[in-house]
Amino acid sequence: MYTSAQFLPEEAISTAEPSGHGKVAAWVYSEAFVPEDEVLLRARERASELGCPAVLPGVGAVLRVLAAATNAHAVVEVGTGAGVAALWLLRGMPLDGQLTTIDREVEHQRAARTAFAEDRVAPQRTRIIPGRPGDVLPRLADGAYDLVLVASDPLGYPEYVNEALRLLRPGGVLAVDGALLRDRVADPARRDELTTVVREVGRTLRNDERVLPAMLPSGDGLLLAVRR
Ligand SMILES: C[S@@+](CC[C@H](N)C(=O)[O-])C[C@H]1O[C@@H](n2cnc3c(N)ncnc32)[C@H](O)[C@@H]1O
Repeated sequence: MYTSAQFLPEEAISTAEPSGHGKVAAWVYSEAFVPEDEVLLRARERASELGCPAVLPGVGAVLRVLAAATNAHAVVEVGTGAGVAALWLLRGMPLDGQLTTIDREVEHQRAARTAFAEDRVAPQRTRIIPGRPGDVLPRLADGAYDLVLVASDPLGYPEYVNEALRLLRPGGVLAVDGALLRDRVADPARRDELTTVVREVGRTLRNDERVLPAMLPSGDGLLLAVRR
């Protein structure tokens, strides 16, 4: 029997013990607020075996809310991984919606297919595209998508976010996972390339008049932006 808490970062859980900081305890509580079922937990375990980090449960729950709130019939995910985020998205999407998910690792996508089969996801609800997002995204249609999740290699985020803004319909939502990069983005002393690139993505979206942005502290940071 697994629990979501097993997959939360150990340092967060240890500092959240009764005498720990309230904010950390509240974060851990939030992550476990919507528990994951056995299908999600098995997908998460496969992700862990493949060394491919999945969105944390709090982010998964937000993604499901966003998919349902936007009545998302057409969703793009950059970074399939083992299918954890995809399962959350699919559970919020209408049954006649389709998730297009892109990853260069065929082995990860095989694990995602296993997860989708375990969750009895009809084959037509997913379009699983192997390849580099930089090659695949330009082939997708302008303004045709309700929701885009970016959860892949952070150095590619500027390019993927740029493409996502082209793909989204007005009112569509962009979600960028890992936007706080294990707290590095919030630390002005961190100026390494990876941190700078991810911090810059947030700054760019904050200053982009085409979107309304928000940063959620869920998981490793979930940057949201609604396309005007
Ligand atoms: C964080 S995992 C995705 C997790 C998934 N969204 C989830 O939450 O279940 C990142 C994925 O991006 C893929 N990836 C990393 N670099 C990539 C690249 N340059 N092009 C395409 N995919 C890449 C990896 O293969 C991995 O499966």
